[in-house]
Amino acid sequence: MTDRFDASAVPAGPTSSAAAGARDLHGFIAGLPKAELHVHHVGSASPRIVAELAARHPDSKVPSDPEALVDYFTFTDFAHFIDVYLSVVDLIRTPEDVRLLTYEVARDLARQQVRYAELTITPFSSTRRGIDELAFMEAIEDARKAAETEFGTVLRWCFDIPGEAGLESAEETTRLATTDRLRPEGLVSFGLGGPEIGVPRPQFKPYFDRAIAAGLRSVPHAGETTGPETVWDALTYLRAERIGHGTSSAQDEKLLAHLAEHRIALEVCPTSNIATRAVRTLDEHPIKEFVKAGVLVTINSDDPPMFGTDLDNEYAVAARLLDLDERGVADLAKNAVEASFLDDAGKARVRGEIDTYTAGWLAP
Ligand SMILES: Nc1ncnc2c1ncn2[C@@H]1O[C@H](CCC(=O)c2cccc(C(=O)O)c2)[C@@H](O)[C@H]1O
Ligand SMILES: [Zn+2]
Repeated sequence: MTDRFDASAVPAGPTSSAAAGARDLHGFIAGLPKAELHVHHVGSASPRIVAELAARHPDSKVPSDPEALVDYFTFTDFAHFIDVYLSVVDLIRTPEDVRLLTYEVARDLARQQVRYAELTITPFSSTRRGIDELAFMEAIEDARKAAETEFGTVLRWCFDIPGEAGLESAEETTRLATTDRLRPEGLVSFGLGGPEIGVPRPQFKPYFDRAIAAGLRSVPHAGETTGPETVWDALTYLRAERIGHGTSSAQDEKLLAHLAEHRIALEVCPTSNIATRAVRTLDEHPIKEFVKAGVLVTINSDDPPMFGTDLDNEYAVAARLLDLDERGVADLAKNAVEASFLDDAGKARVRGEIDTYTAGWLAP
């Protein structure tokens, strides 16, 4: 199991005001309106959905018992994580699987008061496995519209290139993202995911150029499993407007100053970094250095059920690491709104909800 911060595990007693405070902060976080900017589609499948799909496809190595998934989702390193991730990708075989997954992910987000989420989807992984491209787009759009009507959660898409699958995957992802007939209405950004070692960022420049020319925003993963030079490459070649993880940026003061000056947000996912062993322990996580350097830090969950976490827990972890009270946590939530690709009216709406909620919570 991952190093999960559970405030309710703090010993409580009549004299333990710290424990009571931690519990209150949990309550505050649970009701806080939030934006989630870095969460993967397949990586958000709940244990119930994964188990249900695994039972439907007995040829898969994924356990069909939700309890057994805890062990299955314990990773020895980043490569092992990607291996397991792809075994879950293999379970998504029909447009109806895609629709159900997307709708259920939205339900889980809504439950955590997520008002707006940019969901990272890897369409190449589905189309190469035989799902019809148009049916795929219709499935995610159908779920997006239902989620907005039924849960009030606004979903937007980031299509990412699974870099290790080569330039064929880059070409296909770019085609799916920029062809008018296919491009879904909810698509706002273009990303790059998977392992970084042996997958240099500069080779993806022509694809990002095409996506940016088509109006998409650039949000590659970088500096998750390699050094700060990968973050520089993402900025220089891929014109990144936000960085997925960017953990190793802490090793380069000039880079931190550059990120701060240009308001390039980091999508920080603390528990993910421990679960994939990108960072050794939560206490060694560089989030504090980012804040100290003035970088715009956003809090995200990445692949929550696979890492035994959710967005609320990530906020609780961040509050502990940064020693934040309610106002500090609300500021983090507002960072995500600022760094999001919502329009100005949408940003003002969610920001207003955060302020109203916080004022109500803190009122005597
Ligand atoms: N923490 C993360 N950091 C980085 N990425 C993460 C993270 N979490 C989830 N991902 C996702 O993993 C995918 C990787 C898929 C991949 O590498 C691959 C390689 C070869 C073939 C195929 C295929 O589909 O046939 C896929 C990425 O596109 C990304 O969306
Ligand atoms: Zn990610």
